[in-house]
Amino acid sequence: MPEPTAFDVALFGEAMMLLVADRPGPLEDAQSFHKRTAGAETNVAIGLSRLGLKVGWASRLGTDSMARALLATMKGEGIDCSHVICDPTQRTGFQFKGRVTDGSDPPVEYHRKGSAASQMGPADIDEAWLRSARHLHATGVFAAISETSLQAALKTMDVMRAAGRTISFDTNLRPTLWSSTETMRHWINELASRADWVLPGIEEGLLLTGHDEPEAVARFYRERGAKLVVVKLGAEGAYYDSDEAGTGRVDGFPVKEVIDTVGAGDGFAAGVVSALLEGRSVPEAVRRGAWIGARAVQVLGDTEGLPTRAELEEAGL
Ligand SMILES: Nc1ncnc2c1ncn2[C@@H]1O[C@H](COP(=O)(O)OP(=O)(O)OP(=O)(O)O)[C@@H](O)[C@H]1O
Ligand SMILES: O=C(O)C(=O)C[C@H](O)[C@H](O)CO
Repeated sequence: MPEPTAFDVALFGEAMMLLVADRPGPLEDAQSFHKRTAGAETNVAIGLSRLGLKVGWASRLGTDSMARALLATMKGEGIDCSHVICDPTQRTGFQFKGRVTDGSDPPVEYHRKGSAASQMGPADIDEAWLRSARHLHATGVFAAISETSLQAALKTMDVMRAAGRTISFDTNLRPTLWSSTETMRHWINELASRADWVLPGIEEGLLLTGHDEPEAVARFYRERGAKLVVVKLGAEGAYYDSDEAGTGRVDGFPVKEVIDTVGAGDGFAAGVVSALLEGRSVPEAVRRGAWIGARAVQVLGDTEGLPTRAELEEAGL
C-alpha cells in the first residue's frame, strides 16, 4: 500500500530578491529598480498555489530584510514554508535584471554565491515530509547553485521515485552557475533521466542533446525513460511526445508586447503540472502551459502574470 499523501507538490530551491531596472540601458547606469521575487522553483510554487494546489517549498534563507520579504511573499501565496530554515549566519541571494525593448532575454547579474540556499545538502531533506507530497517539481537551477545542492536535488528525485510519486523536471540551464558546459550537460541529463515529465526549451535541447529539432530532443529524453517530454518553442508554443497522447504541437498564444521573457518557462511548468495532476489530457495540459507562458512574458517580474484559478476558468482552460 503506498503511503497516503498530505499535499500536492513539493519543491526545493532558492528564492532571491530581484531588482529590475526601470528603464533600458546598461545595468550600471540604472538609477531606480522595481523590487520583485525570483527563483525558478518559487515561481512555479506560486503558480501552482494560485491555481489552488497544496504546495510545500523547502529552502534556506538568511534573516535579513530580503529573507523576511521573501518568506512573507511565499506565505502570503498560501505556500507551506515549514521546511524553510532562516539562518542568521547566512546571506539571502539576490539578483539584478536589466530592461530590454526587443523581446530578447534581459541581462541578469547574480549575487548568490555562497548564499543560504546554496548551503543546502542531502541532510536538509526531510524524507517523510517529501514523500507525503503527491508530486515533486524540480529544475536545473537548484542543482546548479552548489555541489551540495546538486546532491540534494538528486536525492529528492531518488526519494520520490522510490515512493512511486511522479516527478517533473524543467532543465532550466544556467551555464554561468556550472563549472563547465560538459558538467552541466552531464548532470542535467542525469536529473532528467530520473523524471517522468521533462520540460526543456528548444535552445537548451540543442545544448543538452545535440539535436535542434523538437522531435529529436523529445525522443532523446523519451529513450531515457520520460513518459512525457514537452519542448518549449517560445512564441511558437510547444511540441510534446508522450505515452498517453503520442506526439503533437500546441500553438503559442498571440501576445501584443513582450515585456520580459524571464519566467515564461516557470509559468508554463505551473500550467502543465497543475493540469496533469488534475487528470487533464496532455494536449490540454500543454495548452494551459502555453497560455500561462504567454501571460508571463507580458509583465516585468516573474510572477505577476501567473493566474488565479478564477482567471484560468474564465479563459476556459
Ligand atoms: N513571445 C511569446 N509569445 C507567446 N507565448 C510565449 C512567448 N514566449 C514564451 N511563450 C510561451 O511560454 C512557453 C515557455 O517559454 P520559452 O519557450 O521561452 O521557455 P523557456 O526557455 O523555458 O523560458 P525561460 O526563459 O523562462 O527559461 C512557450 O512554450 C510558449 O508557450
Ligand atoms: O535565474 C535564476 O537562477 C533564477 O532562479 C531567477 C529567475 O526567477 C528564474 O530564472 C526564472 O526561471
